[in-house]
Amino acid sequence: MSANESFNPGVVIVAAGRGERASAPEEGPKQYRPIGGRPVIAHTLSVFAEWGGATAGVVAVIHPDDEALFAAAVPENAGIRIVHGGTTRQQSVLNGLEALAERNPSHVLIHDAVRPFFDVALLERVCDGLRAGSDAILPAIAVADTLKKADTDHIVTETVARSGLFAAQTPQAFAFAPILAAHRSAAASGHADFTDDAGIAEWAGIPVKLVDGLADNVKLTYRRDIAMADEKLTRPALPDIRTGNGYDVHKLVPGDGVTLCGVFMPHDMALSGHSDADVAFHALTDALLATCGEGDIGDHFPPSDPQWRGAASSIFLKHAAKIVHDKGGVILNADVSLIAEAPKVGPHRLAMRQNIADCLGITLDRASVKATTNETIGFVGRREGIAAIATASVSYGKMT
Ligand SMILES: Nc1ccn([C@@H]2O[C@H](COP(=O)(O)OP(=O)(O)OP(=O)(O)O)[C@@H](O)[C@H]2O)c(=O)n1
Ligand SMILES: C[C@](O)(CO)[C@H](O)COP(=O)(O)O
Repeated sequence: MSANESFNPGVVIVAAGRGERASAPEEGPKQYRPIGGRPVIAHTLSVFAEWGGATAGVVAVIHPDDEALFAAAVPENAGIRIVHGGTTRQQSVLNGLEALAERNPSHVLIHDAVRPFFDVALLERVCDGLRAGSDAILPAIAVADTLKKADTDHIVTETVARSGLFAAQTPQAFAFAPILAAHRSAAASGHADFTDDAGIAEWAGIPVKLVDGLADNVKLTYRRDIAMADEKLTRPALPDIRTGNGYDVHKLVPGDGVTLCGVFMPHDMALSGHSDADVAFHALTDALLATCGEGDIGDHFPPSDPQWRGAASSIFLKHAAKIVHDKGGVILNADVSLIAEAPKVGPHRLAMRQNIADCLGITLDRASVKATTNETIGFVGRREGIAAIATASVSYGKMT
């Protein structure tokens, strides 16, 4: 495409098939069967409507028997041109291209009505390929299964190397004049068995460039595909609630007090280590980071960095909360267990909970602090250190 040529794409949606492989003829052609409460084709057209990039218009190619079905499926028909299809997909596409030609498009996107699970990003991706100068763009997915060839008795004759093999999807996108010419030549020369338009482009010598397809962009071919599509759209989305935990220990050394959950408590010892050595806030920082796979406190605030020496650990906790919020998380609650022989936590517990609530932006009833001794056993019991265990729960909306 030259710099001064304007990009004026049209869309052809082929919907004239009979869906023989989807069986259940009494349920009607698959493109009009409901998934998630709406006909398949209504989903497909709504993605193009959301995109709004078909400046040369949209042509829907339908079967002559389906006019009432189409009108019922797309009652708000926003300027979609309807033409009748042929007995093969190839013929239906050609009919659509001939109809679109009147709108003088620079390019065309050709899409199966029965692929409702694509998105605007895919449409933009194929258009970017056209704008970059390709005359034919094919969205495709690298084949992931091991491929076998078998004879008519279903005896495997060969394992086919899958490297370099891709499954073709739609929308396939083309410079308009070359694909129309290729389609016309294929029809005129009796080549009527192309199953996609990229195949016709290849046959006509037009280089076809691949772009990434979408794993979800499946063609609804069989009855089970339609059932699965319906299930996917109707099942309630699960809430995405995640729990993280954290654990920290710091050593007790001679001193005049310890800071736990941001509260300084006079004591005959002090905690040593990273920052102000507030084990509780360190453990809780790790718990929050764990809910979104963001590593641990040391990844964000390396102990070797001198700027953190003696720093208030509320800095780390607030930073973890910001990471969670930036990722769309809503902190549901935070819970800290302190394991220490002394000092007594009880008198400071409310202030500690309030500090947690303030750092995380949650209400006091969602911030909990508990304490226990270690019954004089182990390193905590020998007053060599203080440990903390923390748990945080965060809602990240709905599972996708
Ligand atoms: N004569 C045809 C055949 C197919 N298509 C359209 O091409 C797309 C992909 O085809 P396919 O899944 O094969 O649909 P059907 O031909 O309807 O299915 P089957 O082959 O099982 O009969 C569908 O949106 C279908 O409606 C078309 O417009 N005209
Ligand atoms: C165009 C297509 O959807 C690309 O995968 C496919 O080739 C249509 O083939 P069908 O078997 O005729 O449905």
